Amino acid sequence: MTGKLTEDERKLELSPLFAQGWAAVEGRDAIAKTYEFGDFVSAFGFMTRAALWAEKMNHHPEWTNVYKTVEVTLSTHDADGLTMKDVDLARKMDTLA
Ligand SMILES: C[C@H](O)[C@H](O)[C@H]1CNC2=NC(N)=NC(=O)C2=N1
Repeated sequence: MTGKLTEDERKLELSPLFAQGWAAVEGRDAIAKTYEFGDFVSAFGFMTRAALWAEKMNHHPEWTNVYKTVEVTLSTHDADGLTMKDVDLARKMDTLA
């Protein structure tokens, strides 16, 4: 299993994600982003594509959907914090959105 991100990795890997709308979650080693789509079908289409990638990557988001909004939180439960798996999934989700 991949380990938690080091301080160097956090600077290198998380900064670009923070510039893309991801943010650190308060009180927890996790990152979160809110995606807004044009309508429900677009939002759910994104979730469908992301779900198939998540399964392929064996790394799964915590997320909620309300109409055209999708709120995503990423953290590695097995490591109790952020790992490269979260970085990889965040990047992938941004390409799919
Ligand atoms: C058994 C299975 O490989 C693990 O439970 C995987 C599945 N998906 C996962 N997803 C996330 N976000 N964190 C994990 O630790 C995790 N572990």
